[in-house]
Amino acid sequence: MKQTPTTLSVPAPAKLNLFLHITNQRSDGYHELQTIFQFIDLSDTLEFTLTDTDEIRVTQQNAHSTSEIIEEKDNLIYKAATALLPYRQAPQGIRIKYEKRIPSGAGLGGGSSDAATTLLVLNELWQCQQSLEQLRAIGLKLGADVPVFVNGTAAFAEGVGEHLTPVSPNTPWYVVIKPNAHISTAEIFSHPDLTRNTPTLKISAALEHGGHNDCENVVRALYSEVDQALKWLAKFSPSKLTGTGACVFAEFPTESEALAVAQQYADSTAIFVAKGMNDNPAHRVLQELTF
Ligand SMILES: C[C@](O)(CO)[C@H](O)COP(=O)(O)OP(=O)(O)OC[C@H]1O[C@@H](n2ccc(N)nc2=O)[C@H](O)[C@@H]1O
Ligand SMILES: Nc1ncnc2c1ncn2[C@@H]1O[C@H](COP(=O)(O)OP(=O)(O)OP(=O)(O)O)[C@@H](O)[C@H]1O
Repeated sequence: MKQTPTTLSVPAPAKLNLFLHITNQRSDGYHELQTIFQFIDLSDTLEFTLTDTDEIRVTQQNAHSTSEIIEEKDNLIYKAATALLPYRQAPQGIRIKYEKRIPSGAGLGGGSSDAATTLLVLNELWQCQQSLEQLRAIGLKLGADVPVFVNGTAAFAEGVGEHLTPVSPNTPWYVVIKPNAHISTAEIFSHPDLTRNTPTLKISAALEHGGHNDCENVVRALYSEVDQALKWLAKFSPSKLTGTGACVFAEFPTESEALAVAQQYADSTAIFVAKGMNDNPAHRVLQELTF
């Protein structure tokens, strides 16, 4: 059995929405969805160190490499740590250094995954003794995509993303393009032209036939970069939007086929290849440790 090291380094993977249907708009304005979430092996890394002060400190290690600087108190990592304070049994503070690789505003759920990893790790380090169900509920208040990362398995999701049924879709290789656009989820969900009443699918039909992304028409019309990326990728394999964009993706059976396509894209910094995963690797890292 391994001992818990003083500093713990834990991944926070990105997700794709393999399809996304909007089935209803609730009276509070939020949209009810059906989607399949799958993780991919593009991850941020969060490094946790317990401290003798009472503070929560969050700093980015590679601030130079991302365009967006997030204020410490606006960071979902900080918000997740703060949300666990009422349950903390250990009299220690925490320093969290994070390295971002997942682009923001991209539909890849990077902020949500960072928040989920923070909840999972601090639940152990601070001996909060919250069940996965309690952590999912705490996470949902931080963002609709947090519960699936907390749960840790690919899932068919309903509601605003909180009703989760674990599924095991194929795990192909994906080519993912990040068009030069930063898309706000609120902007897309408030658009008058958004499709809001797609009939609900049964889970078996969702797994067998998948579906499309109901945000795609609006995003394509607003962002020509996304439209162009979808068209380029569709020359090789059916292309889709993830979340509310901006990223688009297509699947390939092998890594070499995916890499061969990615190499043909004019901007090598805006395209990457990633493997689909049905388990959140943060859980695996935590299971290997003794607390
Ligand atoms: C599109 C998805 O990425 C699918 O996985 C998520 O549903 C988005 O969830 P999220 O990033 O956590 O979204 P938030 O940042 O909480 O929402 C931003 C805004 O989008 C709108 N919103 C969001 C999610 C949802 N199911 N219906 C909505 O109408 C709300 O106005 C909300 O204030
Ligand atoms: N740790 C974080 N990482 C990324 N973004 C964060 C973080 N903390 C706060 N944010 C804020 O959240 C916003 C959305 O980030 P995120 O990466 O989750 O969006 P997204 O990729 O569009 O995900 P989604 O699919 O959930 O909409 C960012 O623009 C940023 O201002």
